[in-house]
Amino acid sequence: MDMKSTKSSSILTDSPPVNKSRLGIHSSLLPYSQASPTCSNSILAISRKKPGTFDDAQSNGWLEAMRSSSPPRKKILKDTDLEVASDDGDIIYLSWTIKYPSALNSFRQIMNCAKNRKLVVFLDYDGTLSPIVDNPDRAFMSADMRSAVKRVAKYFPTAIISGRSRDKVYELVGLKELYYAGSHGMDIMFPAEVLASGNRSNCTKSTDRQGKEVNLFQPASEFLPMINEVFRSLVEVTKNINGAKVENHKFCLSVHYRNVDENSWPVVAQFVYDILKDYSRLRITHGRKVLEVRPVIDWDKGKAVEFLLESLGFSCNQDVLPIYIGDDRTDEDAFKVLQSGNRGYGILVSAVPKETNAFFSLRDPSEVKEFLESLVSMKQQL
Ligand SMILES: O=P(O)(O)OC[C@H]1O[C@H](O[C@H]2O[C@H](CO)[C@@H](O)[C@H](O)[C@H]2O)[C@H](O)[C@@H](O)[C@@H]1O
Repeated sequence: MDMKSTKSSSILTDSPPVNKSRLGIHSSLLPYSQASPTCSNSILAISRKKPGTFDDAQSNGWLEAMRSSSPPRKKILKDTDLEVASDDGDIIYLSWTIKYPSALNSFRQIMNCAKNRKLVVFLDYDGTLSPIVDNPDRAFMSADMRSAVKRVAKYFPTAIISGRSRDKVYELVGLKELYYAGSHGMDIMFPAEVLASGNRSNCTKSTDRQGKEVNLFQPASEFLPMINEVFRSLVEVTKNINGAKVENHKFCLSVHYRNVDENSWPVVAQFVYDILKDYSRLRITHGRKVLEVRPVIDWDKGKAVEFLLESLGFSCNQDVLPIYIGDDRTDEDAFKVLQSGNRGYGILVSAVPKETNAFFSLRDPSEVKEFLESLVSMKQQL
């Protein structure tokens, strides 16, 4: 595989923002309001017309996206141009929940919709099961959260879909009763016996840590050498930037700038830009104070949700209610899948108002835990 390409490439983006009316959704799935959210799935254009100059990263909107990622409590709201102080922020948050009601307050409604349907639960990891912390290696979930997830998995098929490598997220979650998809869904493992559709010729057989036979779906495996090469380059160029950290998540990479002085963010952006301009088959997406380097393939967390539903035998819309809980821009792909097929509920975890394709909201991981516990209690009462 030709790892580098200096050919002028078209602009590389994720799927375009959507402006999809909620009115098309089956009424049984609608929350109280029927607003029309737009998706701010952020996407970076990677131009390669000229060698890197300091302006490249800036002109492609990287810096703006970096500054707006994971906003602090006090923030400028784009739509209103208002600076929001804490109290005002609470009011604005509450009005936002009219459009995206709390999944806790809407629990009964969700359960009504779940009647006679098989609930399938999808969970993101960082910011959803674990709080966001400065050091990605210390993003642990609480023992209570682990036990809530374990109990959920006892009653409902449950999968974790993370931007981290599958091994890393498994280590952090540590529950063998779940299905795991790492690298933003580009690395899916599930037991051999549950391959329902029988048409997954693109899966390979492997064994898990317990020695059980499993299926592996890794649609970006040809990118491994390229990802490793770029990882080494990124580690090298960022080594003198205080606070910068590069993670190798097997089929994707993360360049963290949370702990980098904001004045040096342009430097981080430019270094990443300069390396990536030689790799037309890689693209950048924005996470929470992180630049994510990913292969240009038609695969994301939304596709991973569809893949798992089908592979586990749950693709029949009427009988199944998938719920996806996530906090990040990459989770929007999963929300879109559930929204566009009238299939289920996306729940955005956010303490600040955001544009989203989710139906419901939860404020933070502690509310996620409460929601998961409610699912279990509801099941136990049946
Ligand atoms: O899909 P996810 O499971 O949500 O993974 C997305 C990224 O999560 C991690 O970074 C984020 O959480 C860190 C720990 O709280 C935080 O320090 C960082 O700023 C966040 O971006 C992970 O380290 C990344 O590799 C994932 O891409």
